[in-house]
This record gives sequence, C-alpha cells and structure tokens, in this order.
Amino acid sequence: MPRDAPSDTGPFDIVPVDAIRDGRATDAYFERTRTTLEHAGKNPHVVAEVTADQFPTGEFELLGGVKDAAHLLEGLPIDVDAMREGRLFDGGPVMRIEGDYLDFARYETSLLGFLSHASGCATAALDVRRAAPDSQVLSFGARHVHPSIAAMIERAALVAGLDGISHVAGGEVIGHEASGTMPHALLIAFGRGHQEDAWRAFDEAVDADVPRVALVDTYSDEKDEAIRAAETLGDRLDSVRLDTTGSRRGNFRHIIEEVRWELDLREHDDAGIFVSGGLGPNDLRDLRDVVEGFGVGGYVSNADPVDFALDIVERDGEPCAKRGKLSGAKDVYRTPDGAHHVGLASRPGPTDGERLLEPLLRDGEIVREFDIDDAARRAAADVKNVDL
Ligand SMILES: O=P(O)(O)OC[C@H]1O[C@H](OP(=O)(O)OP(=O)(O)O)[C@H](O)[C@@H]1O
Repeated sequence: MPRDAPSDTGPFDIVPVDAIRDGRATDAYFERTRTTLEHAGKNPHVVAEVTADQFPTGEFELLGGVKDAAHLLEGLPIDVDAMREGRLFDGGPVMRIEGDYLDFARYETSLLGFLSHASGCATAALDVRRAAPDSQVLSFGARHVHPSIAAMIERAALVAGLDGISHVAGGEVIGHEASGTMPHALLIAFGRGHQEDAWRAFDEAVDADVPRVALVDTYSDEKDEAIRAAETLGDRLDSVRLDTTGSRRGNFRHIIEEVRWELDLREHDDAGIFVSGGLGPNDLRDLRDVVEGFGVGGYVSNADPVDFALDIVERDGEPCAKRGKLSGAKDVYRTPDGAHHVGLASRPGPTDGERLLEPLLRDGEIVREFDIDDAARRAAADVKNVDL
C-alpha cells in the first residue's frame, strides 16, 4: 500500500478519497495491530459482523451506506454479506465479513463511518416521511453539514422516500437533479417593498419547468405577501413558501390557515402552501392537513449516526466474541408478522423467515446493483410490513 502517496486535499480539511480507498482513513490502533500481528506471524481467518444492538429492541432503523461500504471493501480477498440498502433492521448483524483479518482490519473505521452516518440520516428521514406520507417533502439540510457529505445526506433522504433534494453537486453524485426556488437573499437583493419585482423577475428568468414558488415572509406579513405574490403572478403562481422565523412564528398553523383563506378568497385555490424552517416529524404531523409540502433540513442532516460496531465473532472457525457481544456467525430474518429475528447462521432460521443478509462481495467482487429507487421501494414495503 502506498503509505506516502500524495493526496489531493486542496486547501480543505477533507480526508482524500485515495486515503479512504487504501485504508489510511483509519484509527491508528489498527496500524499498531497490523504491525504487531505481522511481527507475531499471525493473521487469523475470522468472521466479523457489523451490529448496533445484539438482540431486537422493538426499535427499527433504516439501513444506508451499503453502496459506499461495498466500494470500500471492493478488491479485498474477502466475502461479505449484508442487508440491502433501504431495509429496516433491529438487532443482529447488518453485515458479515469473512476473510483473513489483516486483509480488512484497517478498513473498519471508514466502514463503520459509511454505514453509521448514512443509516442515522436515513432513519431520521424515514421519521419525516412517515409523519407526512401524502405531502411533498424535500431535503433542505445539506447546508448544516460538511459539504463533502452532501451526497450521502441526499441519498439517505431519497432512500427514505423523500420527494426531492436541494444540493446541486450532491444530486450530481447520486444521479438525481436538485430542485429549489428562491432564498430570502433574492428578495433582499431587490430591496424592501420590491418583492413584486423579485417574484416577477424570477418568473421571467427561470426555466418554465421550475415551479413558481414565491417566498412570502421576507419583510412583511405572510398574508400580505401571499396576496401580493398571487396578484403579481396570477395563475402562474404554483405555491407560496412560508419560512417564518421562529421569533415571529406564534401560531404557525393559524398563519398558514389564514394565508389559505386569503388565497382561496381570491380564487387561488390551486396555489399550494409550502413551509420550511426548523421542522421535524411532530410539526409535519401537526401541519400536514393544511399545507401541500415541507422543506426539512436539520432533522435529517443533523441526525445522530447509528452506533454500529464491528466485532470478530469467529476466529479460525471457533466462536470468540468479546464480552457483551454474541459469538458465532449469524443471520437475521424477517418473518411475515414483521418481526426481526437473530440466529446462528449454522442453524435453521424461522421456517417462514426471509433471510436478510445477502451476498455483497465474493472474493472482493461486488455482486449487487445499487439503485436508489429500488432502495426506496424496499423501505416503503418494509414500513408497511413492520410494526414501527
Ligand atoms: O431549518 P431546516 O429544517 O434545517 O431547513 C433549512 C432551512 O434553511 C433555510 O432557511 P434560511 O432561513 O437559512 O433561509 P434563507 O437563506 O433564505 O434566509 C431554508 O429555507 C430552511 O428553512
């Protein structure tokens, strides 16, 4: 491995891709471990598993990060089985690796990072999706996190079933076009009292397929600005967006209902209302009957990572897990009643159970496709099947 390979980090504090690929994106103690095992002439054949909870807890989480994990381990002389991206899990392994320990030891840090962070964001995004299943929900949260992980955030949002993303480069990475209309900065650029000029210029300037969503809370009251936006754009107005700042929000639901009333009164029944700004699942449940859509940011992008660990559970064919962890290679199953089961891979699982760990790599070769829409379909099906 090229230990001193030059890396293109630019001026940013970003760990370069080649350091992730070659295993330098690791904790130092794995390097000490390799030095010691090589010194001692040891390199046991092991089974290692990535697990959050050992047993089912009743709290399901949504698996993300599998594609990146697969590419991290690609080319190593190991076999890997894993659950599919977009499946719900609750206890037991989501991934099982078999190989000589030193062939993959240094990848543990990045492997856990890929799986933990993406699964945390995907799980939060699923909370949001389930809170407003029939509303349009867009991912707005990339601005809160390091730009190097924007694609991960947006992918997690889409896997959970959110309807769109905001980050342009993140979307390019995952093959999904970003959407968005106008920030307050656009209104401010035209000046206080000139909101009409901004909405009109936007309508004249942007492509016809961009929805005409007027931001209506910049300087004046939401009701007043919504009426003015409707009068300015007429039937061309698709929606108004209320991003009302917390200090002015008061009774947000009442403000929204008032805007709805005034738009309907002026025969703008077709104009939708879109809301954003610090929203989470409880807000979506409260407001979903009075708006058409939501922008949700920090609730998804700032989610805690899932607490995955990688543990060796078999060493040279013998059960060996440390205290607190379960020895032996395991499988996990989903039964028709929606329950999650953990059992030894060497023993039969539930007769009606679907085995959830499937081949991901065979002798280092990826043996699976990674499609975001397929993952989102799996998540939607699991949500129906599992008692969340
Ligand atoms: O609050 P979150 O759920 O994390 O979503 C992100 C928020 O960031 C933006 O607000 P901001 O006030 O920054 O918009 P502006 O830049 O147009 O003022 C956007 O309009 C959302 O409200």
